[in-house]
Amino acid sequence: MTGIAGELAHEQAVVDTMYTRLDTLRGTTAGRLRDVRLAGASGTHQNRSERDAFATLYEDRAAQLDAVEDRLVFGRLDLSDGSADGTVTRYVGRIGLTDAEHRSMLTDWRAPAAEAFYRATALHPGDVQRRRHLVTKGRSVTGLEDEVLDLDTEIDADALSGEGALLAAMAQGRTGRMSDIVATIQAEQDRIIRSDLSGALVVQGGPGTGKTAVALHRAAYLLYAHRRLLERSGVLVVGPSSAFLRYIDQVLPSLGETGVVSTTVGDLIPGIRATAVDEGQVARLKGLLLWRKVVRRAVRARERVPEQEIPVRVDGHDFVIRPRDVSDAIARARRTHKPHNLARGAFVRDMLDRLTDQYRDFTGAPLSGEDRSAVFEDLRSDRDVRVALNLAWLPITPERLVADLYTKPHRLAEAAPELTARERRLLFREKGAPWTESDVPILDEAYELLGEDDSVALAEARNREAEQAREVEYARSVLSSTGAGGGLVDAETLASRFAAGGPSLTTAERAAGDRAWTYGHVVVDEAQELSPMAWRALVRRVPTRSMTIVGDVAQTSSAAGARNWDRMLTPLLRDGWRLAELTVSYRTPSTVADTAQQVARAAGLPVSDLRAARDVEGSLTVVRTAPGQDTLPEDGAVVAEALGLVKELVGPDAGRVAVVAPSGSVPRLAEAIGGALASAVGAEEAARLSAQRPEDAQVTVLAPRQTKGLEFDAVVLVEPATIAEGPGGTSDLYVAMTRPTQRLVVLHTRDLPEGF
Ligand SMILES: Nc1ncnc2c1ncn2[C@@H]1O[C@H](COP(=O)(O)OP(=O)(O)OP(=O)(O)O)[C@@H](O)[C@H]1O
Repeated sequence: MTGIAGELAHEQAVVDTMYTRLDTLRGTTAGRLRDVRLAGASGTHQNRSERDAFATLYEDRAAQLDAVEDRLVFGRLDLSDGSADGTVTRYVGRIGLTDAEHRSMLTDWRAPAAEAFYRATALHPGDVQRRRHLVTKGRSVTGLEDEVLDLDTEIDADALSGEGALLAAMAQGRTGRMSDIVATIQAEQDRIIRSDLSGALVVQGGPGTGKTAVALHRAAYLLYAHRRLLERSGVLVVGPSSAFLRYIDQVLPSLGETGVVSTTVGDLIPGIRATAVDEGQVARLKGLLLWRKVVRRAVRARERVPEQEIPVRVDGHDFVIRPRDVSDAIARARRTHKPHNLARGAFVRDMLDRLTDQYRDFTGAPLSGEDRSAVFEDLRSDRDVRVALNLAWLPITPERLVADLYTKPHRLAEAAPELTARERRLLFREKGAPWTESDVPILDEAYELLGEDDSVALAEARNREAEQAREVEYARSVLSSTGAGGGLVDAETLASRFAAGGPSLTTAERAAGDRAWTYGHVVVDEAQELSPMAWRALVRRVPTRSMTIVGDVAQTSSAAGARNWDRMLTPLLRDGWRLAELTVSYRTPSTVADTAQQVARAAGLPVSDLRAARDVEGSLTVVRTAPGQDTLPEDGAVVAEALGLVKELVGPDAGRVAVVAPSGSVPRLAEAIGGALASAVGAEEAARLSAQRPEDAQVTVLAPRQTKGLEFDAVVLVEPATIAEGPGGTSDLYVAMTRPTQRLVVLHTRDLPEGF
């Protein structure tokens, strides 16, 4: 066999050995897991927790080995090894593999040795003579794409690497789940992915430039490059909605990483569910950093000096709670710098001491230690004393503190004099109203300042710490005696899985359940939407300020969000952040991307430079139709357009079509399309499509805001002028226009916004 067939056969043989090795490793891991499980729940407590820990370890490993099945090997580098004509070959894949003799077979894409696969260019080839992309389907090699880098060829500095593989990836039908881009990462993306762990890295880029993809690959890279550090502290990914988190939730597992916590700002506090949304002014007001002061004042308002003396009678003796004493005791308790609920203990003790002194003064004789304690206890258990001290220093939950600000106008007026009466009225709401996403950072602030008044939990935590120190020692000895670990887990992590009594929780599980957890790295997507208060809540969770922040200030739709990174981040991070930009769109055909940019620029949005990697013939259609309800295009025309695209692009495994319309018309259009589906694609296919979960649906109708971060093969955009007048303005229109990978069909009855 010669030529391409010979090359394919050769690569197939190589790929076969990699899969054989993968299968062997899977078999070994499954065997170990079986053995551990067979050992059962008997034995000493220590035996049981040790088995638990190893079971989790092998489960993680098994999940990792399962996740890398698809496109295990995707690249090959031929490198000059320095000798006269010598070349070494290195294969690049999803994970690193070594053979039974520990010789490297496959290089993990994140290893320094794989960097050249993404970075080498004709201009800067380094040692690379040839870069080869292997196209695989299942376990078969179906194609090869070579780039020869050491020839004196004409150099195009803008060239895309592995263009064929890249274009094929871009042309694929969408499934509703984001896939990884590990085989076709481009040089500008790779530089961001491998950028230093320290400090905050802000990635600004237009729609479709791969910001989300890059942020997730960077998380996987950092977990690989700094495993010891990040495995214990964990990585948090923050996204704009749970639909978005679901859209991206397969990417990290497919890169072999399962232990990352993902959340929205609304879900940051375990136990609090934010089910409502604030719009416009209210969202903007609740996002202001002013709430730092407001919450602090609201807490201070619960530390109150009475205006007059309060007489109390305990056991037949008269005591007086004096304003002077309360004021002194408050000042001393504040000096402990503990949160309000925790400093309360100091306040109460101080006051009870003062009252006990009053008893001593009545009797005119010194008290023995025993007598003093008895009086102290009598005072402590007296109801009137407790009520009086509570009035002076009220223990209060964060939820109650914040709810009082919204439901009791005098509380807000007292805590937020900076707000106008009108602004305060906007914030008013009825008792029992649900929490909104913009309440969560305010609640988080309240949690910080109030603390949790749980002395029992504190004592337990102290015990656990002592126990844990003993277990770390033990885990170290286990690791060295079994040779387990292999970079997957370290002694502290293993020890924490031994945690006495509890189930064997992973770092991610423990972190997700702990409001005060501090992470080693935080990734923030669609970061332009976050308010200053939301930033404050996030920064609190990463004391090292090691963050990856990705977003596009031209796509901001929240009234509390950012139009300028500097203005948003400098107050929080000072000069601890750096900016990187992405400039090539891998989603939207250039005709569509260019039009979207013109529209955004005409409206004065801060649009980044954007060059689309490819164009698609016939990608933009603009049709003026007869007006129907609310001067929007007739429903019938929208349905017909959408169903035409469904027939053409939606298949059993892939292909997605979205109608994006002004929010008021969404339910109506969804019903109309649902009703007409069977006539277009047959009853069986219509039933299959209708049964899909809304987040994954291949045919869907959405308001512009709901499409943020998502993508579809085709989008039918209904009445751009009305969308641009909606709450998110032209930003929402810009987002909606840049969702399709193949086709944008614009239906309108009114004049189009400027720039079309
Ligand atoms: N190097 C690449 N190879 C293949 N596909 C890529 C590459 N980079 C990005 N993509 C694809 O381009 C699409 C857009 O990527 P992504 O969603 O990360 O962009 P984004 O910048 O976050 O967009 P938006 O701002 O609109 O949310 C995705 O389908 C992604 O898989």
